[in-house]
Amino acid sequence: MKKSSPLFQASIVKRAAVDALKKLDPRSMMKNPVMFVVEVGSVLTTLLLVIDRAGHKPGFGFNLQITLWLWFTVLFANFAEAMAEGRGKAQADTLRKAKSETLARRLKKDGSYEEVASSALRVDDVVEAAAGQMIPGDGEVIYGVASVDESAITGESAPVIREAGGDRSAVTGGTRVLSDLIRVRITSNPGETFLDRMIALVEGAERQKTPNEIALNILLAGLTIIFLLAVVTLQPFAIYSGAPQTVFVLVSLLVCLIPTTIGGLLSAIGIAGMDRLVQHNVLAMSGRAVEAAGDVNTLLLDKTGTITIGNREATAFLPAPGVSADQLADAAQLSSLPDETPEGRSIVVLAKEKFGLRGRELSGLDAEFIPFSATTRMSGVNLGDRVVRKGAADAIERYVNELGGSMPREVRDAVDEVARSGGTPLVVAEGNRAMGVIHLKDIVKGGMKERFAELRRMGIRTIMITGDNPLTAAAIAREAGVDDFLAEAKPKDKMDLIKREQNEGKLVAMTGDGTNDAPALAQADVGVAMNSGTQAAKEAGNMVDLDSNPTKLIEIVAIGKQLLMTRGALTTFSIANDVAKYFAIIPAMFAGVFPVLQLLNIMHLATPQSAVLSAVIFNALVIVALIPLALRGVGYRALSAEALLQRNLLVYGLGGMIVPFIGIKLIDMLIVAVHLA
Ligand SMILES: Nc1ncnc2c1ncn2[C@@H]1O[C@H](COP(=O)(O)OP(=O)(O)OP(=O)(O)O)[C@@H](O)[C@H]1O
Ligand SMILES: [K+]
Ligand SMILES: [Mg+2]
Repeated sequence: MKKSSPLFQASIVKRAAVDALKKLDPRSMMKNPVMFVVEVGSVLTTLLLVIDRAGHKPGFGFNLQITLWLWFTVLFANFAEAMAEGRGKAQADTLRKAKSETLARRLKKDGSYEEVASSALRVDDVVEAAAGQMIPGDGEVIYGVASVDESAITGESAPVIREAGGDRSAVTGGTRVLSDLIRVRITSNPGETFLDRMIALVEGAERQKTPNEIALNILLAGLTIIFLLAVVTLQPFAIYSGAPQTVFVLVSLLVCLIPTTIGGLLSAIGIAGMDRLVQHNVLAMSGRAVEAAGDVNTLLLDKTGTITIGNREATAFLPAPGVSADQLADAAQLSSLPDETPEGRSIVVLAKEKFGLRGRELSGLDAEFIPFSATTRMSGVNLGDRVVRKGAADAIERYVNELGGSMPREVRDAVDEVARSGGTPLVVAEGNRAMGVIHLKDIVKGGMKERFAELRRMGIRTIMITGDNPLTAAAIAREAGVDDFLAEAKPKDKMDLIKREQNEGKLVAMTGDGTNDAPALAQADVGVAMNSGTQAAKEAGNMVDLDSNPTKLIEIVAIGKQLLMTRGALTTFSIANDVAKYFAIIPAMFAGVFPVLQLLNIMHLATPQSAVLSAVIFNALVIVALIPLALRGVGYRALSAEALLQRNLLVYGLGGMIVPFIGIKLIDMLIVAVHLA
């Protein structure tokens, strides 16, 4: 996806202009009550114009101009929405190209492979993809490691690693294997793939109004009804006072008073917010999530892979008293042979490099593999009379105790030493005997401290949650600069923490990639799954980060805040700038009969007609003038919500009052200069 492109690209503008006309269809206009009223007004004045023309009534020139500008008002609003949609449509076109049909090598029951079309693949099929080949569908790597080019989806040309077993197992159809060979279990049927969903999302086909938008729409519709009643009841009064008004003037007054500025831009603001996320390679499944991001109080992050690089590698074996380094390495390696996690593989590698232990083939033997789970926090094998486990220190200690053994003090000391250095200690046990400790080393990613400081300035508290022990957690938390941490957390603990925060009325965001993160991602108000993560995580969250960058949440929060601020600012501006139009139109309507109203005519507009026309023109042009602001969003700074609100009220409230006086006066002068009215 392109990172940034000019706001008004010629091709997008052209398409938007056509779409603006298509959107005149009353069925689609009806979704926007304010602009629908303007359209009805335009139709009404158009009909009257035709009738008046036939009857050779006077004032045709003025009425024609009013009618045209009313139509422009509707078209400008439609254009704003179409512009906001335009970028997404262009992106959808690009994505469709990545969706081309490819051949897949599908595993048959007898263990051989057959070539089938990618569209024939179904959930749970297993396919093989080698270097140079396209991955034919979405899935999870079940065997192998490969570097993959995902640029078709992310626009990022740097290859990424996808591997079986760990939290980087998800692959997307339409991306290309660059090296090695992987086997992939397909996880989505044709038509329901990530690419399909992404196309629907960027096109806006799935966009639904958020509860906030619906509430604002109701408010705007309410205001519209009030002004409609006010204008309708004005006429009897006007007739009574001897100054009956034409329908053209009455419709002009109505359109100027109802909140057309925000009514015309509201939907564009929402779409543009989603689009800004896409520009940052984040797909939001709902607009509601984007809004929630703007108000987040608490951010939960996973330690491994999120705050740290996540490539935990075994760097040392620390044997228990009476155990030789060789014996420990042998047990550690045996327990890790079938363990496809990065941790497991690195243990096998270390045993081989340091102790020359060659990997043994377990497949022919009667070996039972106990895979790692985030709940047990251990893994291992049962091979004949050898029962080997490795895992988190507290988990192994409990396990050994249950079998009647105990954890030597020296092993506990080694665990603490590894943990205090920020490493992850894994304890190895054979039978009920603790054999020693494996030191897994992980590195805190660069720039983390600064990112967390920025979140703090935004008023967001960061909490690191990890399955690791408290000492490791504390060391990493200190190094990374998070506000708080929760250690030895099982998947349910993550979810409980989120619920606790939510019960205090806080909005919680969480980023994660593992299957063990899925429940918490689903519970969070904003759940950002890493694209590289497991399928379960991606389905549970309400956003996916294509770059798999956990600190992306800073941008997501900024975009959410910007969306809320833009909507608030333009609503304020819209209502404030309608006020000024009273001062243009009311004196123009009644100054003849109530000279005292001349006092209101502080703009000294040339004639009653030019006053009405200037107000209508200004009302239409202000929509166009604000399209860039609606699409780009108001300037964002990491300030507290209160400071931002005050600043916005001042700028957009006061600005909204003053700008129309100047604008209408200028238009009036121009109209007089070119003798339009
Ligand atoms: N392959 C493995 N075999 C045995 N034990 C493991 C394995 N991988 C991790 N562990 C142990 O289980 C603990 C919990 O792992 P889990 O993946 O739940 O959390 P984590 O990766 O440490 O932290 P985070 O939640 O931040 O990713 C780890 O800290 C480690 O002690
Ligand atoms: K208006
Ligand atoms: Mg993990």
